[in-house]
Amino acid sequence: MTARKLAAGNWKMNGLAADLVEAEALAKAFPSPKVDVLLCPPATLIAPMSAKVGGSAIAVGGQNCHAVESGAHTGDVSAAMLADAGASYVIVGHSERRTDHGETDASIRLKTQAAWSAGLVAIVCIGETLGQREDGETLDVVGGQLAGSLPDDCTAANTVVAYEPVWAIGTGKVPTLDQIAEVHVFLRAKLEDRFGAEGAGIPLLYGGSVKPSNADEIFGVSNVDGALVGGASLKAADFGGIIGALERAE
Ligand SMILES: O=C[C@H](O)COP(=O)(O)O
Repeated sequence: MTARKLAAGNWKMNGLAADLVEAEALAKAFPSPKVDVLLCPPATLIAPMSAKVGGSAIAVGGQNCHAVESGAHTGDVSAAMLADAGASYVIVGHSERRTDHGETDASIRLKTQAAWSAGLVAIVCIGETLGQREDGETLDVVGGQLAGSLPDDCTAANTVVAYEPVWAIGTGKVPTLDQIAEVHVFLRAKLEDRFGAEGAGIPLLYGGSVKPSNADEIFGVSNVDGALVGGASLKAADFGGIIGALERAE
């Protein structure tokens, strides 16, 4: 099975209603993209963004969900609520949430299952810190995160894995192509070992300072099936450049 290609934008804690023009512009620029395209705005914009891009090829996703469907969890949002607002994906276990909110592999595994229960595709994030890379622990760290964060029922349809070196996020620093290749080959082998043919089809995204100017070379790396993009997904012109690069890599 070959993994489908996905360009995913994570707006993080950025975006007001006025910024939905960027999503509209993207939908107009890519009426029928050759790859899957996703925008994950803050929770407040999921419903209005879904309304704006409804009927287009742009999917909308959340940036996090709670592990249970409803209840006394003030300030949290469930996967069912995201789906109800128009989301079809949710990012889980982003390093910013692992750091800011103490999320663990175990809690991310539960969130992934919650996402599936609501009919959402889970984008599970993993990645090493700079210290871990410098200590030669990268493969041990991402292998452990992958094993611990993914439930047993992963399929090519319900799961995406995003490799995001923490030190490359928002810094302008990008691993070498060889470093990206080493991790992606390793992750693909782990996915195939555990999930067989389904593991071969789970999209493996790279994330960390992806821009239109470096997207072509990153998408040329074996086993890179797309990108999880932060800053460069906020403007349609920038994200469009990245989508175009992924289309060329098809
Ligand atoms: O979720 C996206 C990543 O954290 C990458 O962010 P960035 O593209 O701003 O480096």
